[in-house]
Amino acid sequence: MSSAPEHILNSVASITEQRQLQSLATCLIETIEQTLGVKQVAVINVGDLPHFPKFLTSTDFVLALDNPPPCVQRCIDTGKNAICEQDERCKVALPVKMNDAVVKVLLVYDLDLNNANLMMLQAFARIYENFARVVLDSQTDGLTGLLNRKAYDARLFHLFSHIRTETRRAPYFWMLTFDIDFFKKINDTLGHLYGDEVLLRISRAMNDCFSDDDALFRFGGDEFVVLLDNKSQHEVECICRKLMADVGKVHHEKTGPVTLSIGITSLTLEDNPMSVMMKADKALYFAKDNGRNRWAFYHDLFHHGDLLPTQIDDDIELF
Ligand SMILES: Nc1nc2c(ncn2[C@@H]2O[C@H](COP(=O)(O)OP(=O)(O)OP(=O)(O)O)[C@@H](O)[C@H]2O)c(=O)[nH]1
Repeated sequence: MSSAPEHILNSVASITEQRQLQSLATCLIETIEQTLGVKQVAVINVGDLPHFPKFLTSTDFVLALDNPPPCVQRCIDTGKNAICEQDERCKVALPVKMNDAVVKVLLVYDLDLNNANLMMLQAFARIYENFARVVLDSQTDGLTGLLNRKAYDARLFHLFSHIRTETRRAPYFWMLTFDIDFFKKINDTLGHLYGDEVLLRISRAMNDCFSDDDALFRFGGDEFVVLLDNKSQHEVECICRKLMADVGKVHHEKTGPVTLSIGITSLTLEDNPMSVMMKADKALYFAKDNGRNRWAFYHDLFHHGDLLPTQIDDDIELF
């Protein structure tokens, strides 16, 4: 533990080096541990905050989220620091806000309750709050609030860097890529503002259909990508059916219901970021060429002889 000014400055610098929300929260926890000499730190999401890790703690710190200390709820209710005192050591909960709402609580156990420590903690919480907003803005699409292409590149790069261990746990088992059918006609007939509204409604349907563990991207234009957490093919089909039904509720008499074409591929150990996208795209084009308003699984098409194998040179520099 050290509170020397140069150590504190280095800690702040390391927080601002982070470009991912997950590593940013991890860095905040490590900084607090090292600077204040505590071992039990948690960053807890309040409500359904998309894109942020739901819950992160110090290594070996087990916190029962269904029974948090009372200071957490007090902090959420008041939007201010809340302290549970135990002798001269304490638990303290600090709010992290966005647009004036508490979106996270920083919880620190066993802190020496003195002004300097509290001020330091508060400063770290503010630095995290400010920088999380910058990272979030850089990763999300302004219209839909989904993750953007830049975040997709980073997520896929990270995923394939850890593919051997990750695939065993199958955190992202499927990639779905989908595209609105005849979106140009919607724009041309009803105007770009209506087109934007359609994109927004699709992003809402996506948020309803997919789980918090899935990563939802607007890839660009009217194309969306989802990295889907471990699911069976049947479950993926059920999700696609629901998504298409929800999107179909966006209906205009001049253009009819909005429909999607969806290409789906599973992620395997043999894949790389380019091959997986090409497989999903091939399945998407197949769905487009065969009537639209449908989904297609790459491996089904391949096994039925509808598609030739996708060959990608592993040496290609991708991102
Ligand atoms: N309203 C709106 N339109 C956009 C945006 N980005 C791209 N587009 C439009 O999306 C349309 C994309 O059309 P395409 O996907 O090429 O073709 P399509 O009409 O959807 O036909 P298929 O994909 O073959 O079914 C173009 O008209 C673009 O101008 C956006 O942010 N807002």
